[in-house]
Amino acid sequence: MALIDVEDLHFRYPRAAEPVLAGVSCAFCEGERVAILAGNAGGKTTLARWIAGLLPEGMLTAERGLVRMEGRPWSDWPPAERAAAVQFVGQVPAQQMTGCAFTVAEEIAFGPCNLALPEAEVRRRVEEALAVCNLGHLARRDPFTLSGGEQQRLSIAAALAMRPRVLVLDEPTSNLDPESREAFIAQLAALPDALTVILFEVALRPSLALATRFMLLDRGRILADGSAGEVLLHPRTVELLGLPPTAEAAQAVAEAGLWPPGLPLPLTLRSAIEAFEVAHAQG
Ligand SMILES: Nc1ncnc2c1ncn2[C@@H]1O[C@H](COP(=O)(O)OP(=O)(O)OP(=O)(O)O)[C@@H](O)[C@H]1O
Repeated sequence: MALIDVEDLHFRYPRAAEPVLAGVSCAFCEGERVAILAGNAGGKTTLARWIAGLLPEGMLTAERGLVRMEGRPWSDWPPAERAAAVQFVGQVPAQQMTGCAFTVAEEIAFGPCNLALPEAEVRRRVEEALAVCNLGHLARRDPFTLSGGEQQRLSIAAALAMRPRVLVLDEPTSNLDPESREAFIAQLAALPDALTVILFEVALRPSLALATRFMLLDRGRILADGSAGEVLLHPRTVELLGLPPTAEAAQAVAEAGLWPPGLPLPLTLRSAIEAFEVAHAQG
C-alpha cells in the first residue's frame, strides 16, 4: 500500500475563477525521494499543504477527491498523530520559528515536548537533529540571530525531531543566497534513508540533488511522472522551468555537432563528466 495517496483531487480557492488542482492523482511509497516541479503560481504550496494534511481547513475544502496516509484520509487523523507522521517546511524560515524558544536547542525540543515525551527522549531527539542538520555549534544561539540558511536548517531539524515518516518541503531554498543554498542542498543528502521526502520546487538544482522521482504539475494536473531524464527534458518542463545548466551547455555543444551521437544529454555535472569519459574512451 502507498504511504500517501492523492486521489482525483480538485480544489479551488473561494471565489477563484480557475481551480488550482484539477484532478491530481499520485501516490508515494515509504522512503521515496520525489521532486514535484511547477512554475510560479502553479499550485505547489497548495498541493504541498494538501499532501501534508494541512488542508482541508475551514472553507478550504476539496470539490472532489482526498489525500490519505496509510489508507486513512488526513481528516480522520488527530492533529498530534498527524504531526508525528508528517512535517511541512515552507519557504520563509523565520515564519516557521515558534517564537517561544530562547535557544536553537529549545526550538527543536518544542515539538517533541508537546508530544509529552520523556525528557531523556526529547534530549536524544534534539542531539540527533542538531547533528543531522549540522547545528551543534549553534545549539545555544537565539534562533532569531541565525542567518536565513541556518534558520532553514533549524526548521528541518525541528521537523526531524518529530521523527516524521514524511517530510514535505515547499521551495525550501527559495529565500537563500547561493552559498547557503549549497550548504542546505548538501544537508538534504544527509536526511535519514527511511524518511519519505516530497520536495516542491521551481528550481532544478535542489531537485536533482535530492530526488530519484520527478513530477511536473501543470495546469492543476500531474503532466509527467518519472525519472530525471523523462521529466526534466519533457518539452513542457523545459518551457516552464528551462533546462538544468549542464543540459543547456550540452545542448549547445550538440547543436555545434560536437556531442557524441547516442549519448543522452547530461542533467548534472557528474553525468556530463561520465559522458565525456565515455566519449574519450571511444576515441
Ligand atoms: N489563500 C488563497 N486564496 C486565494 N487564492 C490563493 C490562495 N493561495 C494561493 N492562491 C492562488 O492559487 C494559485 C496557486 O498558488 P500556490 O501558492 O499554490 O502556487 P505556487 O506554485 O506555490 O506559487 P509560487 O511558486 O509563486 O510560490 C495562485 O494563483 C495563487 O494566487
